[in-house]
Amino acid sequence: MKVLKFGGTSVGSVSSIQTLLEILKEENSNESKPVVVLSAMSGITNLLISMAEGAAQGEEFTAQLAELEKRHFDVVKALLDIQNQNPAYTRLKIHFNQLEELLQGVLTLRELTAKTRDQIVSFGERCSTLMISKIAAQHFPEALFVDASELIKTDSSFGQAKVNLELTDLLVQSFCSENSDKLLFVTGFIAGNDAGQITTLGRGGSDYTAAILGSALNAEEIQIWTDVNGMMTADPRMVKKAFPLEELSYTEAMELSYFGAKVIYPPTMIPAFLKRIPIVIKNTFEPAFPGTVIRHDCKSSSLPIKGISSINNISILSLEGSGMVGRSGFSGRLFSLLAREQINIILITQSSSEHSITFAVQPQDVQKAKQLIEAEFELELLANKLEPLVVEANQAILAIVGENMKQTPGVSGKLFHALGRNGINVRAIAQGSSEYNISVIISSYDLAKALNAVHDAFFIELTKTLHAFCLGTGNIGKTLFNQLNAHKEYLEKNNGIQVKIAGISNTRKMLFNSDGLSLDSWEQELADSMHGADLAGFVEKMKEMNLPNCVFIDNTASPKPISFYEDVFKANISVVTCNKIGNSASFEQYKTFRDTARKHGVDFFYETNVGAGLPIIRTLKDLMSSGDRVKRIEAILSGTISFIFNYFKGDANFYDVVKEAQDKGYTEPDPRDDLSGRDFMRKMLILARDAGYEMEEADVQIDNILPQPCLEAKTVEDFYAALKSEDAFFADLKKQAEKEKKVLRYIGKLEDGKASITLQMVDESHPFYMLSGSDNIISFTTDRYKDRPLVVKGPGAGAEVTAAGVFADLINVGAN
Ligand SMILES: NC(=O)c1ccc[n+]([C@@H]2O[C@H](COP(=O)([O-])OP(=O)(O)OC[C@H]3O[C@@H](n4cnc5c(N)ncnc54)[C@H](O)[C@@H]3O)[C@@H](O)[C@H]2O)c1
Ligand SMILES: N[C@@H](CCO)C(=O)O
Ligand code: NA
Repeated sequence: MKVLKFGGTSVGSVSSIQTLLEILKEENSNESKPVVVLSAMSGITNLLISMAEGAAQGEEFTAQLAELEKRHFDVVKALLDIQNQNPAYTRLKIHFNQLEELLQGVLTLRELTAKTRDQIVSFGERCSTLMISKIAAQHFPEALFVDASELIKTDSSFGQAKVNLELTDLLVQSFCSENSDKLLFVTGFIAGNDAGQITTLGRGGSDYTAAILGSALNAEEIQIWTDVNGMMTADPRMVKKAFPLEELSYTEAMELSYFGAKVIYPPTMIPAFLKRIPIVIKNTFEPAFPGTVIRHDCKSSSLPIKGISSINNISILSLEGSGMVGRSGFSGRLFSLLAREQINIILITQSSSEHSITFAVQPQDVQKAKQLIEAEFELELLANKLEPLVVEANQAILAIVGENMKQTPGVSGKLFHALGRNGINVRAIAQGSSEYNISVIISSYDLAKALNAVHDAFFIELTKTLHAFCLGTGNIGKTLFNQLNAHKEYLEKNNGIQVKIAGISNTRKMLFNSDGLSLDSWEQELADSMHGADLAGFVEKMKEMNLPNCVFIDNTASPKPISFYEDVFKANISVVTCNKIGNSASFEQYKTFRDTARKHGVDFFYETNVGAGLPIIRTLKDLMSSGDRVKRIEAILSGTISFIFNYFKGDANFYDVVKEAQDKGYTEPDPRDDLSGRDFMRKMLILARDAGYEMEEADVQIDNILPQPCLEAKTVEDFYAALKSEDAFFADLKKQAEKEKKVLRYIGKLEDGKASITLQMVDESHPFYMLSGSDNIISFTTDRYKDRPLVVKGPGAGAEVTAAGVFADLINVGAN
């Protein structure tokens, strides 16, 4: 047989009671009759307590009592046939009258004893169970109402009575065998002492009733019907991706419930655990969902953890000093002192030097604990053998739970990597020696971020979420959003990565959304945003949002964001950028970026700084980190100038070709940056630095390809005008090259720590002769690639290839 327990929400409304009846139709048969345990209707227990406590303060309770009556009578009216209604009203009314008398007594005496309180709250279960047994009798004539105070016997600790299990087992067994043909509806939560007075079972009471009955009757299963789909992998209010677990061992269920996951109160599991009776958690509001089974023999699972539990807002107390070193009995004194005063210790850690003990308690216990400790250890404190007690509020515990971690190395590594990478400081650590759980204490402020980061790290079959904050919505920024939009399904399916754009800014507006901005309508939403652009405010808000797996993307051509990079790294946020200004400013800054990123365990990716999406930075990094040495680099790295020389042929005039390069999106926002050689210089400088040379801008020798008036132009407009009027200059260059059957090439070179960019005319024997479009080419001659260089070639400018490079960098951040 089975025990079916229905919680408050499952008996709380007409429709949930109808579902309950449907469930019973499935479970009830002549061969096997379940025992049904019921809670009070949702909200009724609290209402009873508030009436009782109010009455003790002299407050009237008539209105609340009327509300309580109405909740029950409404159900009777809706679910009982008309001829059965009156007898039910009468039986319920008798209860309400008794309740009123009791409350009246409390009001008169202005006194609420624990005994009276238990009696008052018992009306919740007694009324709901009586009412539902009457409703059920219309479908199951063998339905019988059972008052558990006759069967479950306890001592007289009202409010939290201790069950006499031997006697209870006997009473339950004999009652049930006498009534084996009946469908029993038993009041949850309540019990009775030997004087026949009502007691209650404390927290999680109705679950406990179900476990006691299940154990006494050797039930094949205990079903707990509630309003969620089972035990979840994490608190779903904080982790949107949390999902219900199929199966758990008792130990795992207890560990998970200990900190949070309040689906079931752990001690209620003990009777079921001792008899190895499976507990199934089911959802009354989705009865077809399989729910969670808690059982002895779980199927083997490949997951190292089952879930993450957490408890927010606790305080930690630390005691430190030489007074406790090697002193047996010190912690005994400390903890028995706290236990005597009923202060619950949530977690304890002790340093191996025995120099300090840290433990966690509920905030309401802090003052009392502090006073007790200061009194108990007064002498040690006076003698400076103990430092004054340190109290830290606003802390949280996060614990990963699972029996598999016992056999799996790397579980704690994964936990701490996820926390560390997200900049979450771990204040203290505890691992049960059973290896079923690893608990960490962190700041409450970081709890949601930590839960999500750790959930992403362990449940890898789900997608990992990256939160991107993007500066710049121009050529590259816009193209990146289009690519992300077009590719999002593939990315989730094949890379397990979901990118949420949590913030966008251009020079006019900014916009934020921790759930991710729409990639279809971001442009309109940004234009409509109330927030004017403010770079410092953008970075501040990004930090404040404190989201896990965060990436800052700089798709501007502005020097302004650069000054924030260091700050961003310090907030444990990775940076991806196509903006070259940061890496090509002072060497000191170049170095600071790398040191800071490394120190904070985050990434700094800038593949598109050189050759757009072509794998140049990555290739150089691989060469360097595998111990190769760069002897020489020769390269064409201006996509714009490459395009110009590839099309500046025959009748073409220079001005038109430059305009076309700009129209095609190859140039910098200001094309003078390309034509002046400045953009190329930046790339050479970045390459030289990545190749290990401590170089500054002035160390790169540049051949100027522009005549003086073009260089002096004050605006882009003037610049184009100057290009037009200098047409003869460029036509001459072209003519000369064509006469010699050569092509113009703007070539960068790094050799022996010297960097230069020169304008050359090369013939067809030169490896850089054959290029087209915006092609870049780079050849690395190294210790290992010395006879023939390593060459990378392809389109080196343009929005699509650049955005694709930024995209790839972003995904690489996600992969770490
Ligand atoms: N075009 C290419 O082929 C290519 C290749 C590699 C790298 N890049 C780099 O890409 C970057 C962007 O180029 P683009 O063509 O998209 O430029 P763009 O002018 O089209 O867009 C720049 C964007 O940055 C925004 N912006 C500028 N300053 C800002 C600030 N302080 N705060 C917030 N937003 C700001 C602007 O509002 C604009 O939305 C440049 O650094 C460029 O060097 C371009
Ligand atoms: N303006 C740049 C874009 C690529 O960095 C170029 O022409 O090469
Ligand atoms: Na590149």
